[in-house]
Amino acid sequence: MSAPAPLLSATTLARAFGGVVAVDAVSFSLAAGETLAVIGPNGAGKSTLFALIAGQLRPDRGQVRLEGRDVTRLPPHRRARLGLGRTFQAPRVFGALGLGEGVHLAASLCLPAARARARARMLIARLGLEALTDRPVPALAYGDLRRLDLALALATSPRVLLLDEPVAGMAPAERAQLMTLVRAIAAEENLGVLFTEHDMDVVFGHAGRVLVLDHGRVIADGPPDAVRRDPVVRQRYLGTP
Ligand SMILES: Nc1ncnc2c1ncn2[C@@H]1O[C@H](COP(=O)(O)OP(=O)(O)OP(=O)(O)O)[C@@H](O)[C@H]1O
Repeated sequence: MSAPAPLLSATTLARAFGGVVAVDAVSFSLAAGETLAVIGPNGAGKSTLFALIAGQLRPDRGQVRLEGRDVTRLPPHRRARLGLGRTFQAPRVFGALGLGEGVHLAASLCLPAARARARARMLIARLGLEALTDRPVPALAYGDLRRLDLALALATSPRVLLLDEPVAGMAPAERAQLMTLVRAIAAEENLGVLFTEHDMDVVFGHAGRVLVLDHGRVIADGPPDAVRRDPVVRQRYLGTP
């Protein structure tokens, strides 16, 4: 029997903007239960890679597969239905809606009514947002908005979770707490998690694997300790201590 397809795979993905090659022949795969951080200097291509995977951008070349299925030409909502969860930028999407209604609405996009309600209730409790269920989204404090972002990304019961700087702007203790929760939920639900982050404490403290981009190319992909010691990564990105 052949091995199961990875949850998510990118094969020689490339995308240029005019003369700038933002993502250049990037290949990687993500298995169930893995937490992979994508890091690199400003302009390395992280946001472009995420947009290619989520479907906001089409690649010039290469393929994106979800559980073996080619989704390269599918729009974002079709990828979401096939199991790709991502952050929504909650405040802009939900207007004056209450937090609870927002999570329920997101769950209803992909799940039948009874499951959507149960899923929303479970996530609100799991993320410590119960006291804020009726609070309008624009009235939420920053840290609660980041928790809501995560609840929304998880609402559709995804297989792959795509998190673009999930803890940006939070205090260090809050960052560690939220990332610990992400890992716990991912382990419980056997998800694959792909995240970008500029805070190296978060990256090396919480990723099971780290992929480093530089000028659109993968310069390292491996366990955090090996990546941290990699001389090319040190020279181009992390610097020497
Ligand atoms: N829509 C666009 N039009 C033109 N150039 C773009 C566009 N999006 C990205 N680029 C260019 O592509 C390269 C990669 O940008 P990208 O935003 O993907 O990098 P990044 O690693 O996410 O950077 P940061 O860490 O600063 O967010 C950069 O040179 C950027 O200027």
